[in-house]
Amino acid sequence: MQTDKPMYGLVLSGGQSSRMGQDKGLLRYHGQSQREYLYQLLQGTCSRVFMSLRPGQEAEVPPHLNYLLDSHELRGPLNGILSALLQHPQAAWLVVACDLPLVQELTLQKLLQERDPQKIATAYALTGSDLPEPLLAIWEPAAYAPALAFSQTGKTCPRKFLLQSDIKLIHPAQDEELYNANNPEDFAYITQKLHHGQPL
Ligand SMILES: Nc1nc2c(ncn2[C@@H]2O[C@H](COP(=O)(O)OP(=O)(O)OP(=O)(O)O)[C@@H](O)[C@H]2O)c(=O)[nH]1
Repeated sequence: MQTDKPMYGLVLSGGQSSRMGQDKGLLRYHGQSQREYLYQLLQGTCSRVFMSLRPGQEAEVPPHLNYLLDSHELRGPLNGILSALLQHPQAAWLVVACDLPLVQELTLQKLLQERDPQKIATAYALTGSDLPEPLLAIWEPAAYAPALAFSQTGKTCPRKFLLQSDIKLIHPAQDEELYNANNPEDFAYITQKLHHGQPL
């Protein structure tokens, strides 16, 4: 659905990557760092794209790439999303986490095509599940105030926020695109599948 709001893209890459043991945004699944790969993917559908980083990470970003720094007093991906909504309140945000290595451009386009801008968010969920994936979702400007209020009660889980909100859920062409790579075993598994062209 078309609206007058610009669609910006956000690559969430400000996490600690403690389970992976190295920065998940810098892992290379597709011949370049995953955060740059997703940045380019989002450029196909969004008028502007930003990496979402925690303060201190910006020194490593090539100068031609945009980034936004976390500006709220909380840890976790909701900080990156709130910071984007605050810093560019006129835009809707197509958010993708850097640890989703199998996301395809068609899947991003489906999100845009099936978007309902009257809802707070349009999010993917696994087939047969009503659990939204908040980190592969469009977040509308109207999400900012209730998400901030949610965070001010001490809660940080973006899925819990979406579960209590009026959202639209859609399903990916392949559930595997929601595969979340959090640890070295996940990385090895995905890398092997990608390099051998095997179905997951
Ligand atoms: N901007 C920003 N992004 C974050 C933050 N925390 C997590 N993310 C991103 O959100 C996505 C999901 O992160 P998680 O797996 O929940 O957390 P993580 O800190 O990256 O990893 P662990 O330390 O292993 O839990 C990833 O793309 C992270 O880069 C944060 O505080 N700020």
